[in-house]
Amino acid sequence: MDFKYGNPTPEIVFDAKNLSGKPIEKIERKIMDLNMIFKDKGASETMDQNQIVYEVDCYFPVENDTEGGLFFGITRIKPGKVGDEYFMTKGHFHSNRDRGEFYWGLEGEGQLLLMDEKRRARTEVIKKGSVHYIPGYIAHRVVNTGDTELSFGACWPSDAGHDYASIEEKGFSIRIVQKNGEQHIIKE
Ligand SMILES: O=P(O)(O)OC[C@H]1O[C@](O)(CO)[C@@H](O)[C@@H]1O
Ligand SMILES: [Fe+2]
Repeated sequence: MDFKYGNPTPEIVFDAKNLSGKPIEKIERKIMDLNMIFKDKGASETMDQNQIVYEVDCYFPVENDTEGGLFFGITRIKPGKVGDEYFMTKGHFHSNRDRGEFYWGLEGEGQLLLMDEKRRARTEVIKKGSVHYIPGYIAHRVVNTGDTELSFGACWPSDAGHDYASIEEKGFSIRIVQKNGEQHIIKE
């Protein structure tokens, strides 16, 4: 297997929030990129479209789609809401459906939403020290239910791919909203 950044592994370090080092790629997701995922479209359209909802620091040591390789990332979701719905990641199935993934909580608190292809869903609390195995065939999304930044690590196969389209079309079957200051799970 070709190692994109040569040998030995370049120096990469992570802390509770960041992944740093020369080969790290940074992704930003703003309100304008996420309008389709929130329930209250009217609320998201009136917000600052340049507001950052979450950022991902990624380490891709091999080319995308490499069989047997792994990718590594740290995601930081800002605290905030669109209407009464908490800020969250886009969420996706893997394009290669049988590929799994690990997430682990680093800072802050939220919910990991997991949904199978029959739209059966459940949640796991994600917080500092939590470890989450996401099996293949399971869509995954993280919701920041706290009032501080939520950060989590991820490790996934380099040939997993992201199927965002299925989620953009049909969404998850559950959403996490705030009602009277408390988090509630609502069914679609
Ligand atoms: O890809 P999404 O749904 O925007 O969520 C971000 C997180 O998921 C990943 O895509 C990994 O599956 C990472 O980029 C990051 O950990
Ligand atoms: Fe994933």
